[in-house]
Amino acid sequence: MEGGALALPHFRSRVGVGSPILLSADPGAARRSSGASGRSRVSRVNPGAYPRSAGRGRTWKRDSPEAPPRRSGITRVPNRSPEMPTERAGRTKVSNVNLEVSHHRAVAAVRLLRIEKGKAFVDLLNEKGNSSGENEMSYVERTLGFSIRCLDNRDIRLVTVIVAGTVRWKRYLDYLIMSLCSEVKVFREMEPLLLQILRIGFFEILKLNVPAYAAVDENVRLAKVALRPGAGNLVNAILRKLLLLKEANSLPLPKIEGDDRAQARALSIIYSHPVWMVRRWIRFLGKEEALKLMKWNNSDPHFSIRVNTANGYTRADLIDRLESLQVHYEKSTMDEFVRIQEGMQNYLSLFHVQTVLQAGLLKEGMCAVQDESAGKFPCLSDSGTSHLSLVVSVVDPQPGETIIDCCAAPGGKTLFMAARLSGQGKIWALDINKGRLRILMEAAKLHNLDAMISDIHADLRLYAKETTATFDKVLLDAPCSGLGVLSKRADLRWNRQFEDLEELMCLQDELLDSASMLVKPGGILVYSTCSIDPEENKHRITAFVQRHPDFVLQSVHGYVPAEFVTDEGFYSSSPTKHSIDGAFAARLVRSVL
Ligand SMILES: C[S@@+](CC[C@H](N)C(=O)[O-])C[C@H]1O[C@@H](n2cnc3c(N)ncnc32)[C@H](O)[C@@H]1O
Repeated sequence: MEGGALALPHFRSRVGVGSPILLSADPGAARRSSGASGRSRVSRVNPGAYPRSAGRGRTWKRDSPEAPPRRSGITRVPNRSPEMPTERAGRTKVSNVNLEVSHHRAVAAVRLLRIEKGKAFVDLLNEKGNSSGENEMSYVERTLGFSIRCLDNRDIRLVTVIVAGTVRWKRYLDYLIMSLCSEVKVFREMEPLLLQILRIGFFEILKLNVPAYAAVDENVRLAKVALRPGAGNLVNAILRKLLLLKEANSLPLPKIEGDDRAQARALSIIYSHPVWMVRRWIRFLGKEEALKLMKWNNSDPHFSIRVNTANGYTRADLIDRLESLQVHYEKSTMDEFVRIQEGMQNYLSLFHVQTVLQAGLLKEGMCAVQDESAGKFPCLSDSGTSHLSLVVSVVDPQPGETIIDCCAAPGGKTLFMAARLSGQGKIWALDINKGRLRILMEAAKLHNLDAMISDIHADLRLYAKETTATFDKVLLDAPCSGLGVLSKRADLRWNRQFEDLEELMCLQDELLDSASMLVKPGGILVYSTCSIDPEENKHRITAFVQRHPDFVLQSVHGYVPAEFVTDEGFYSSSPTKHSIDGAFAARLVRSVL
């Protein structure tokens, strides 16, 4: 439908588009409430009580005559186990302390501890002063038994860089730590907090090239203050061993030899991925591509920012703001996007998308964080037609159309599609997760697109059975393994099990069947994922077309540049080939009969 007036959805039975099937429980609520309750009263740090420079620059041996005097001003809550910081510890009053530890490392160590227990995300502390950040700080203080000064923006970015990198490289770091312990038992029985401190030290030395004295001294000090002097001595001994091995270029790494399984196991350590992923990728992609993919997953992610043209901003406006914030950026080939590389270029220079968040550019509605694989790709085709594009372009929203986004939250694609409608047409954003839908609608308001979007809180499978509505276009951006976005989601590789794939594929089939019921005769169904796994992608479509002979696959040729079109006519972006997130989309047409 090109440029026509708003076409109302066609109704099939009693329940209409605007009638959400309300769910009794918010599926996000349990996870959100699993954080620390933050009830303890934590006193402020007394920054003057111990000079921050004292003892800097070297690590002393216990009882050495040169060692600085023990810091009598440091008060620790006795007998606190870092594993019991919630309810009981929550009521403990933490003493007034003065401390000499590096605050961002202390916070990073506790965040890592929580991530390991499944109670935190890598990027939890994403904005200074927000409530999740405040909860986190009170958790840190209760866990460590001392206060932490308010982290500044740079500290917050350092926490994220250290946490994301340490999580990503966990298997590799643990292999080295274990190899450098006097016995395997020492590693196996290591206290969780001590292990996190060692991981941070190893990551800083091996991957961030933090000066040796800082990495050793600061982590030793943290172990001594947060645990006990003996823990600091162990950290000192192991980190110094590591420095010697690094200098001699003789880190103990496994040899890639033996049968497929043994080789995959060695690669899984060297590239820090689960063995099942390594084996699967070698099978589907071949060894060379699999290695490239793992290197990509371990690299600092690029974040793309899309300027919000619906609010009247141009890319030049966005670039002006980024320059004033001294954020390094790269112009994307897609004219609404700029790219920011996350991470540390060197020890002193941090690039981070959080600078953009903290400056409020998203809140102002100036831009959105969105990967180009989800976006639109304006360039000229051979025939001179403009606007070939990616996932949203596979949908190809046209003014006046009715579109339902079946798994819409948090709304990246919904907003982008709405912006494409030029004020004519309507998008229904459906999702099972109420909290994420709320975020979507807030973003729609911010982007001045709320008049074009209505939300539906429902399980798609129930909604499709009960509604009468059908739409010109139906987008199913299905829940998936996320195997195409591992560089951005540092912890995802460890949270996904092989068995999850089986479960996800069943859900994807069910959701596809439901979404297909919402397509008007002659309408379009687009199925997309941010996975690179063929079983979640083309295999799902092949099975779907067999179950639904009234749907025919239409090539995405003409909607996206040729380099993204597979032989079968699917859209497929690959991190290693195209340097953007891995994503997939198929376009299906429903017959008119
Ligand atoms: C890949 S995310 C969607 C991302 C979104 N399209 C975007 O661009 O921001 C998948 C979404 O599917 C939703 N979901 C999962 N199962 C669902 C179901 N049975 N019905 C509706 N939504 C569901 C999840 O809550 C999640 O928000």
